[in-house]
Amino acid sequence: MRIDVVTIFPEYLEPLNVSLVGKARARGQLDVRVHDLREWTHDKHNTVDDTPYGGGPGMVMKPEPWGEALDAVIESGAQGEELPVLVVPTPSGRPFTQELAVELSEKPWLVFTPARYEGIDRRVIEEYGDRLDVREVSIGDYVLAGGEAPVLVMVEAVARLLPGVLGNAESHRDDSFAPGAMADLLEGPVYTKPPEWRGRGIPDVLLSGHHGKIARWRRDEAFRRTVHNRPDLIERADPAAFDKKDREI
Ligand SMILES: Nc1cc(-c2ccc3ccn(Cc4ccccn4)c3c2)[nH]n1
Repeated sequence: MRIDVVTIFPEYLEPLNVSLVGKARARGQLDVRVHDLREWTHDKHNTVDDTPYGGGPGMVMKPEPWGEALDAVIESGAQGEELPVLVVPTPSGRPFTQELAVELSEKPWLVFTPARYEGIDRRVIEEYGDRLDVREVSIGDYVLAGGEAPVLVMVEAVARLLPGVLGNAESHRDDSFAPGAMADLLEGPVYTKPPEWRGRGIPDVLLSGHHGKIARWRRDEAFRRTVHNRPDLIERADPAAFDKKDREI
C-alpha cells in the first residue's frame, strides 16, 4: 500500500517513522510519503490561507496550493496505477470505524489531506470528488485544531490490518469492534507475570488450564465491561451470536 499525506506540518507525521508503521515501512510493506503543502505556494510568505467569504471567525485554506499539490501527487502514480482514495479528516465527516479501517486497508493507495484553520475551501473537495473516491472522516465527536492527529490514528488503524504487519505475537482477530467471535464487545481484562503484584493475584480460572472455562470467563468479563462502558454496543449486539458462542465454548 502507498500512503501520501499533504500537510503544512510535516513534522507532525514523524511518528509514522517509528513502531508498527515505521517497521512496516522499513520492511517495504508500506510506502508512506509526507509532503509539505507550502511546496506548492509561490508567494514570498508561502500563503496557504485567507479570510472566509461571507465573513466569520478564523481563516480558510486556499484552493490553489491544494489543487497543485494533489495534482502532483496523483500524477506521481505509476502509469495504469489505480487512482487513490482521498481521505479528508474533518469534524463534520462520517465516523471512522473499524469497518472503514478494514475497507481502506484493502485499497492500494490512500491520500490524506489534513487541514488546519477552519478547513479547506469546499471547491477542492468538489474538484477531486468528480474523479476520485473522496471520504470525509471524523475520528470522534470532539474538535481538534487540525487533521494531522486524525491521520496518525487512521494510518495506524489501517496499517495494522495489512497482511504481515502485525507480528505473530499480536492478532487483530479478537479486536473490539471487529466482526467474529467477540463481535461488538470491548476487550476484557488481561494479565501476565508475576503471579502476585502488590498483594494482587490472578483470577483462578486463568490459572486453571481449562480452556473452555477461560473462554467463557473472558467473554463474560468482556460483556460486563461493555455493559459498564458502552451499553450502546449491547443494544447493537446480536443475541444469537452469544448463544452460538456459548455452544462453541
Ligand atoms: N474528529 C475531528 C476531526 C477534526 C478536525 C480535522 C481537520 C481539521 C482541519 C481544521 N480543523 C479545525 C476545525 C475546527 C472547527 C471546525 C472545523 N475545523 C480540523 C479538525 N476535529 N475532530
